[in-house]
Amino acid sequence: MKYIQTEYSGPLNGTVHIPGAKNSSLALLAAACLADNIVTLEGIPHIDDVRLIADIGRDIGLKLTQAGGQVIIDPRWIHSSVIDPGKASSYRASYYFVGALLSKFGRVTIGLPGGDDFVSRPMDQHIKVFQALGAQVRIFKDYYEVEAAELRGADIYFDTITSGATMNAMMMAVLAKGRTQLHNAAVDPEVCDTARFLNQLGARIYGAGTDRIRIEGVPYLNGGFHTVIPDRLIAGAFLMAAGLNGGQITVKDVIPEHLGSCLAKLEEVGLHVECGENSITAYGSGLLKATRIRAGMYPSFATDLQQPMTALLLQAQGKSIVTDRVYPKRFAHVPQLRRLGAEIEIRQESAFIRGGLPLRGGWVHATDVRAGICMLMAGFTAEGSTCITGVEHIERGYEDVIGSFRSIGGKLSMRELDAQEISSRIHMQG
Ligand SMILES: CC(=O)N[C@H]1[C@@H](OP(=O)(O)OP(=O)(O)OC[C@H]2O[C@@H](n3ccc(=O)[nH]c3=O)[C@H](O)[C@@H]2O)O[C@H](CO)[C@@H](O)[C@@H]1O
Ligand SMILES: C=C(OP(=O)(O)O)C(=O)O
Repeated sequence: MKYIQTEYSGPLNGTVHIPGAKNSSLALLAAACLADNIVTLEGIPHIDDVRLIADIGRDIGLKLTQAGGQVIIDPRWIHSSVIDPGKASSYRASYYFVGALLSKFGRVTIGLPGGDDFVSRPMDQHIKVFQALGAQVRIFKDYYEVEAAELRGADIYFDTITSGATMNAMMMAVLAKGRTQLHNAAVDPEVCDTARFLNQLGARIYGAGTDRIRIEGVPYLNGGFHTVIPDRLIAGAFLMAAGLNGGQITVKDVIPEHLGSCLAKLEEVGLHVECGENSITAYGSGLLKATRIRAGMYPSFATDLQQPMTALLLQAQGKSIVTDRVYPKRFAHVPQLRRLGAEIEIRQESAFIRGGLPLRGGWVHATDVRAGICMLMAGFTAEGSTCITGVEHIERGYEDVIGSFRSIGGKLSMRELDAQEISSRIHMQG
């Protein structure tokens, strides 16, 4: 079984090039199925979720080749819209295949979405979209089936702001007959990226980036070329790492505007931040102030950044509070951090962090990609060795976690031991 071992690393310094956004790429790769010709996507990251999509794609006849930094997708040979339930359930964004395949095939059979487990991740708003556009949905034990003889535009009022269902609705509506209007739509950069991509292929989507999106159905989409936006969540975590032990980190190939609320918080806690056109540098002074984080949908502080921020706040003297309004129970990293000596209490859906205490290494388990990054960062500040299991969760979202953190001075390595040996070491730690 693989695990990552980290050591106290002192100030982290250096430059990191940020790959394309996972959360955009997962949508764009599925959306490419809507085209009637070859699509080239630039900047798709080499991560496990993408490998899984490529595998699903190949099962249904999608021809996918990787050449340098580009993925070339030929959707003209898709012959099936029945997706292996096991594969679909191993990541979250498989539901985009429904939006992308239904108009062409009239029926999609697919496993229920998996992905990181934060207690509750409903998909009722996706179902609302499918039904509003004229589809019938049947849910079975481990898969569901969506069927529609014809898709017709509709007005959809989301009950809650969801980036996933907003992107799925855009995909489903581009080839539907007539006009679709999405009200209370998500305004995330990944929503805008997906709309830009589809428009590039000939779709008519207006208003992405506002809470009302209008889609005028078109009969078909062409092929085309698109560069995926940079991963703001990976960039945010690296910038936080600059504050851990008072270092200086530059992230390159980013869109600073996408990180507005994160950068404001970093300045609030005592980092100095400088933005260039496509780069951001964070300078840690070694002195951090406690703060209050309320994670929310874009442009609020991202839920995917509250875990690495927690690692940083453990270094800030005083009491910080983290509340996640998107996933109120997304605190699986907290009991793990306690194993390293952190004092964090969960009360009424908030984490109360007593910062400024020394951490000591130990065995911890990552249950999702961001929790894994949080522990890795905590490991750089802890005395002794920290060993992180659940590496597969980190690899869902990071293409070279060891190399990229090493390049800024992080002391970490990938190791392997048999599962029984690991469990006896964890047991010894208590
Ligand atoms: C693959 C992907 O892009 N994952 C991201 C995406 O997840 P995901 O697409 O699942 O998140 P959404 O933006 O859809 O969810 C936002 C909120 O809406 C709720 N909701 C969502 C769908 C639904 O049908 N019903 C419903 O109630 C969710 O429980 C959550 O409270 O956005 C999350 C919020 O920024 C990020 O943490 C994930 O990294
Ligand atoms: C929660 C995440 O991913 P997913 O939605 O794919 O589980 C994430 O990227 O932090």
